[in-house]
Amino acid sequence: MVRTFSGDRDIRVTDTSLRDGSHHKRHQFTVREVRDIVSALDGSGVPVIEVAHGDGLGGSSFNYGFSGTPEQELIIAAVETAVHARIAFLMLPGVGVTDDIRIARDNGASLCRIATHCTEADVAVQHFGLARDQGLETVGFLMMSHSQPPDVLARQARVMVDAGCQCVYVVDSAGALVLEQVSDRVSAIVAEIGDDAQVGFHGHENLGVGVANSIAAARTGAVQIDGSTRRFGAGAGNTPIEALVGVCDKLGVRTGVDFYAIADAAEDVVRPAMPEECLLDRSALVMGYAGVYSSFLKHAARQAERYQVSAADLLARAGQRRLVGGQEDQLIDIALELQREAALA
Ligand SMILES: CC[C@H](O)CC(=O)C(=O)O
Ligand SMILES: [Mn+2]
Repeated sequence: MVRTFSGDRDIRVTDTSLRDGSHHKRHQFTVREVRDIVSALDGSGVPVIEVAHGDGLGGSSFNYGFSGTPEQELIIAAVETAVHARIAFLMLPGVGVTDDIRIARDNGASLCRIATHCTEADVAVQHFGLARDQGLETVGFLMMSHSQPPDVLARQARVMVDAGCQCVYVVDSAGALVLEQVSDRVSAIVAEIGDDAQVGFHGHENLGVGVANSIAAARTGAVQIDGSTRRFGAGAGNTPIEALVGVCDKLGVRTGVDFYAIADAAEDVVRPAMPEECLLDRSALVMGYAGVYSSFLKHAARQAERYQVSAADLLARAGQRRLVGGQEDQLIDIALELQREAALA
């Protein structure tokens, strides 16, 4: 059963190429690229487009990587370009601060997506309140949702909703969830929050099931679904919007996005802005299998090269340590550990 979103759509698709794709592009989007991509997505009927540093507002830093262009300039360009689509931004409390939300709103963004680790929803309470006071629509991201069972996620969802969150997302940051593991989590949250808020799903392609997982989510009540055109996102990338739209068309799930237009946008506009295709290679697979944050991929590749160790081994160990976002520096520790082990072998 698919719950109806509005008159002409069953699900609302959010394209996150210009935010999650920022990880893949090492945060080097230009104003020109943002304008071109927003124009193409908007023209295809994508209703929401997320723009920010990959790690959200305030992410430009030594730890996460400096932005080539300040993200608020990118948000302004996106808002100026979009005719129909609404511009969203992501923020992680502690990486960004409440003033970043106010500035993004003043720059014309209308959707505030606040992300926390999936056991830490309470750190976002003041941010949801502020965003609602500012007239922003709110979304809550429960990141690394594979790491907790459905009942824990449902309780965390309740914390977000009580704080003013209007849609709680199951966020498969590691691309580690498979089919029923998605629907069980979505169902538990739907059961907990009922009509108090919507439920969404954000997938990654590390095990190649982003589209199937998104359909599983929609069938159990998720009405907001994320993806990235051409999979332009962290790790093996996000659920490809163009494929999702094609599959939804065949299933009779209305997205409001034109299949041929988004297929053209993927090939002609988004691909040229990508440094390379997002690959389902060994490192990406290990992230999905071992449950590692997709945004760790580029950091792991850099440390693997620096310390001459295998990126896949490094990521597998990051999974064993159950690292969460913000612990990127521990990849150096693991690389040194692998280097010591190699020297002793
Ligand atoms: C660092 C924020 C992160 O990339 C948010 C996200 O898209 C995810 O957890 O998948
Ligand atoms: Mn993501």
